[in-house]
Parts: sequence; structure tokens; C-alpha cells
Amino acid sequence: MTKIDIFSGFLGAGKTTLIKKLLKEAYKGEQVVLIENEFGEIGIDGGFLKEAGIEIREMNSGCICCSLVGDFGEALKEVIQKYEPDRIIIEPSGVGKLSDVIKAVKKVEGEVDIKLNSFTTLVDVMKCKMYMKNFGEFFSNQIEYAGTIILSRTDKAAEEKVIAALQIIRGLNKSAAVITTPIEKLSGAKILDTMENNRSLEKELLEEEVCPVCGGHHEHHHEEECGHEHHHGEECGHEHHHGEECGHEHHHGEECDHDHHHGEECSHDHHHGEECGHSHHHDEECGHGHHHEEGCDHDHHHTESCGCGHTHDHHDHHHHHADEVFTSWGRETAKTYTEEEIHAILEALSDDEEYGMILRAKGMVEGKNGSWIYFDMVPGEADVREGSPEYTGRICVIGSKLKESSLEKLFKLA
Ligand SMILES: Nc1nc2c(ncn2[C@@H]2O[C@H](COP(=O)(O)OP(=O)(O)OP(=O)(O)O)[C@@H](O)[C@H]2O)c(=O)[nH]1
Repeated sequence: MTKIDIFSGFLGAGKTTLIKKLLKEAYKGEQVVLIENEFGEIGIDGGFLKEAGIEIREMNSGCICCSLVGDFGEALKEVIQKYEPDRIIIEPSGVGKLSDVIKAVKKVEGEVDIKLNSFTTLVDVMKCKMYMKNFGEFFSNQIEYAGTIILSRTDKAAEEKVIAALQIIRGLNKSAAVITTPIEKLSGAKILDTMENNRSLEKELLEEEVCPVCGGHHEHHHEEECGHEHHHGEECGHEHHHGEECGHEHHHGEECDHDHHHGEECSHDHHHGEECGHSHHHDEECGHGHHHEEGCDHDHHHTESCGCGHTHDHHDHHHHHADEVFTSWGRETAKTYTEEEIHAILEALSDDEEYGMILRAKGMVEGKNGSWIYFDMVPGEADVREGSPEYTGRICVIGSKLKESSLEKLFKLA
């Protein structure tokens, strides 16, 4: 039996940091394979894990969070046959939907000897509100479907920030255990134990199939024999979440006829997002595209892309349109830099609209003095450190409306 642990989290939330800690402290002695589905053209994270003897299966050519569930199933089977691991860690792309990843794993559970052991989401408390506001469903889905939520940067965030983030999180997910203690203060075993004992949402998610009463697809928020709450199915006679024109609480845009266009006024209670927080179809405030999750009945024939940065033809109802929101820019380079140059570049990325809205930059390049410079940046935060030599320099920037030629110039690659 191979245990599957899913670690979800928005760009730069701290997934890799946590996985490293668990590998050292909680998964010690286990045969572990990491399946990662990075958003971005160049896989950056793999290196350190390879050094630690961990097998990595990168899925950059296909996304596990949308229609390529079959391929994902094949990848899982292949990994299990080849390595017979004790555990598989799945790190979906930072903008993938956790609910889709859970479903994808569940689908293959009957075919291979695996068990979905945990599904955890990392949330950066410093940016929770901003991400919620700007990226809606891409961000909120990961919170809603998590069995456990781990807050990152509680080591340095003000208490009010942590409490504000908690409020947003609790609005989306009432039952997950939320770890607010900085992870370095907890042992890996303690974290794993917390992750493994919070699985109530799993059942809920699995029941998100066809309703035995009305035959519709509902998202179930409570488990009661059909007795669950419905979003629509008026004929069921149960409590509904989506009673149009009824001013009820909303859980999601799914299968909901009343799309909110252009942030029209809305007087309902919402489960995701402050400042109305419902999904929007058109750009507002932040200037980015928002998800298109509404459960419309038509097929989409256009080619879309999801969080993996690749394009797929979707024949199902999961339209991510992540490519409308997120893009990545990556380069391999033999160019050398000084640490000061890298600091200055990251600062420019943080501060300047000139390059688009930067959500994440990371990479490793050779230093002028022959050492290797590793860097990580999320808005307002940059980490530059020395690391072991890589086979070549690699740079990856992820964001919204990236300006590639400006980025090339900034990294002096033009
Ligand atoms: N102070 C602090 N820094 C953190 C914490 N978690 C992560 N970081 C830093 O944030 C940066 C990004 O962390 P990662 O662990 O690489 O994040 P990730 O979610 O794997 O990022 P992606 O590669 O975008 O998927 C790194 O510089 C980390 O050191 C935390 O709890 N506290």
C-alpha cells in the first residue's frame, strides 16, 4: 500500500520548505517519490530532492488538475510499478485546483494499491487576502478542499495578519485543522499526525457526484443521506445554497445560473472572498482575469490551458483558463551574476510594474566568483543564498501579464 500525500498551495506558499522538513523528520527511512506538476517552463525544485535521494517524477508536460486524469493515473501506476514506494508526494502546480487533484487520485485508487493519506494546503498569511481578492477560485479552491491547512510565515507575520488570514480561511473551510504554529517549531511527526487526522472533507468531496434524488451534480457541504445540502436541485426539497434571488449563502459558482458580471452588487453571504468574493468574469480592480468555474452546460471547444502552463483541449466542465491569468517565463543560462545583481533584480521585480505583476521568481545561477547563487522571491520578499553547482543556470518567473522583453533585459539576457 502506497500512501499518497498531496501538498497544495499557491505560488511560493512554502510547499517545498514543508516537504523538505517532512522528508527529513517524518518520512525518514521511507521510499518516497515526488510527483510534481510545476507551473513554469523550467523545473527548478527538483535538484535538492534528487540530491537527497528522492525520486522525482515531473509532470510538466501534462496537468494533473484538469482533463488529463488518465495520464495522471498512468503516471501513478508507472511510479508504483517501478519504485514500489511507501509514499508518493504530489505537489500540484501552485494554481491547480486541489479538488481536481483529489478526484484524480481517487479515480485510480481502485486500480492500484494506493491510499489517499492526506491533502494539505499551505497558505501564506502575508498574502492570503491579496491572493483571495485577485485570484479567486485559483486560490480559494485549495483552501476549501484541504483536510489540513498550514499557515506559512506565521514566524514573522504580525498577529493581526494571522488572525485576518484565519478569518478568510474559516469562511471557506470550517472543518480543516489549521496549523498556525510556525512549522519550524513543530516536529515533522506532529505535522504529519495533524495532516493524517483530518479527512472529513474527503468524504464530502467524493459525494460530489450525482445526486440520487434529483440527478443533478451538486457540491455537498454536509453529509446527510441525500439529506445533504444542495446548491440548486429545487426538486429535492432540501436546503439549498444557491437559491437565486433568495439572498442565500453561496458556496461556489458551480452550476449557478446567476453569474456575476463585472462585479455587480451582490448582497449574499459568500464563502469565498472578501469584498463580495464571488467569481468574476471580467477584470476588475486587479486587472487580471478570473476563473471561469461556473457550471455551464456547454462544452468548450477552444483550447485552454490550466495551471501547468500547457494547453489542453478540454471536453469536460473544468475550465481553468489559468493561462489567461498566469504566465511564466524561464531561461537557461550560462551567464554569471553577483549576489548584489540578483538582489537588485529581485527588488526591481518586487517593486516595479514594468515587468508585469510578479508572483514568483526562483532559480539558480552561477556567481561571478564560481559559487552558485540560489534565489526565491514572492511579492515583497526575496531570499538569496549560496547553493551547490547546477548543470546550468536556470531562471523562472511566474506572474500575470509578464513582459518578457523587459524581463530579458532585467536579467541581462537580451
Ligand atoms: N519566513 C518564512 N519564509 C518561508 C516560509 N515558508 C516558505 N518560506 C520562504 O518562501 C520562499 C518560497 O518557499 P517554497 O517552499 O519554495 O514555496 P513553494 O510553495 O514550494 O513555491 P513554488 O515553487 O512556487 O511552488 C522560500 O524562500 C522559503 O524560504 C515560512 O513559513 N516562513
